[in-house]
Amino acid sequence: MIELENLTKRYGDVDVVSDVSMQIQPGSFTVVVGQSGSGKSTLLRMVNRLVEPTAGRVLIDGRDVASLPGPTLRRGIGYAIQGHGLFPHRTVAQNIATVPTLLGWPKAKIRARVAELLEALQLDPGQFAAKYPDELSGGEQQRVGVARALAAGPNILLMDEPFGALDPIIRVKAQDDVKAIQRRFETTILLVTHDMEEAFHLGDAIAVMSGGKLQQYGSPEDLLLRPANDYVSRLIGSSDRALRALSLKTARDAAESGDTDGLFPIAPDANLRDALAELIWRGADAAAVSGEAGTPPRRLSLRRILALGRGA
Ligand SMILES: Nc1ncnc2c1ncn2[C@@H]1O[C@H](COP(=O)(O)OP(=O)(O)OP(=O)(O)O)[C@@H](O)[C@H]1O
Repeated sequence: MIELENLTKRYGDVDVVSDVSMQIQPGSFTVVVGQSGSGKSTLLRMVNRLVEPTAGRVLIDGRDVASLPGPTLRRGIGYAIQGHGLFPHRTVAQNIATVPTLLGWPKAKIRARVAELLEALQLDPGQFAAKYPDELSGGEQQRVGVARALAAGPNILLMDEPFGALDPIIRVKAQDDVKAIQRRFETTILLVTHDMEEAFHLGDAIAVMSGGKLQQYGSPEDLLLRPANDYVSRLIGSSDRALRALSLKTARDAAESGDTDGLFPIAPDANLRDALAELIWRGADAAAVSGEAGTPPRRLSLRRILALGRGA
C-alpha cells in the first residue's frame, strides 16, 4: 500500500500541493485528475522522490520513502512519462533492459523479460527488439516506454500523462493495453491525467486535484453519484455531457441533404459519438449516410455533430 500523509510542496510562498492525504490500495489503478497546474505531477513525483516534500511523508508498505536513497527507491518503482523518454541510440531491447542491466540480471533472464514485455504490449519481439526508437510510430514508442518502466517487475508504476501525445484511437488502445498489463502483473498504478474520460476509463479510484488540494478521492461511481463539491460535479459534467448526448443520437437523426460524392459511408444506426470518432480517425469532415429504400444518401458533417454536441 502507498500512503500519502499530509503531503505538502511549497514553491516560494505557494503550496502547489497542499496537505494531501490518501491511501492507495495494492494492485489498484488510481488516477489523479485535475487541470493544468493543479499539482498532479508534483504529487506523483513526491512518491519516487524526484520532488522532496516540504511537509508530510510517503509510506510504501509502511516504510517512509525518505529512509531510502532516491536512486535505490527509483530502481524499484516504474516511471513512465509523456513522450516516452527513450534513449535514441539504444535499440528497443536495450531500452527495455535499462533497469534490469543496472540491477545486474543475467543476460538470459533479461532477454526473456524483454520478449515477455514486448509480447504483452503486442509488439512482435522478432520485429521490434532490434529497432531504434526513431524507427517506431508514436504509439509504438509509447508502448516501449511502458515496457521499460515495467522491466524490473516493479510493484508500483507511476505514469505522468503517458498517453498525452497519442491520437484518440491509438490512445484508447494504449489505455486498454496498460489496463490489461496491470491486471496481469498486479501492478499498483498511479497515473496522472487532465482527461476525465481517461480517468473514468482506467481508474478503480480517482483523486481529483484543484489548486494543490485533494477535492475528492473515491471510486468513479462515488464521483458521479456523490460529487464532494461543485468543482467535482462541474469537472465531471463538463467532460461528459456532450459526448453522452451524442451517443444517444444516430447518424440518421442528424444527416442533412447535400452533396455526398466521394464521402465514406456511415451506417444510419451509428451513434454520433462513434460517427465523430470515425471522422476524426479518417481525417474527414463529412460522411455519407445511406437513405431509406429508394432515397438518396444524406450528408453528415463534422460541423453538424459539433453543433449538436454543443447544444447538449
Ligand atoms: N520546480 C518548480 N519551481 C516552482 N514552481 C513549480 C515547480 N514545479 C512546479 N511548479 C508549479 O507548481 C504548480 C503545479 O505544477 P504541476 O506540474 O504539479 O501541475 P500539474 O497539475 O501536473 O500540471 P500539468 O498538467 O500542466 O503538468 C504549477 O503552477 C507549476 O508552475
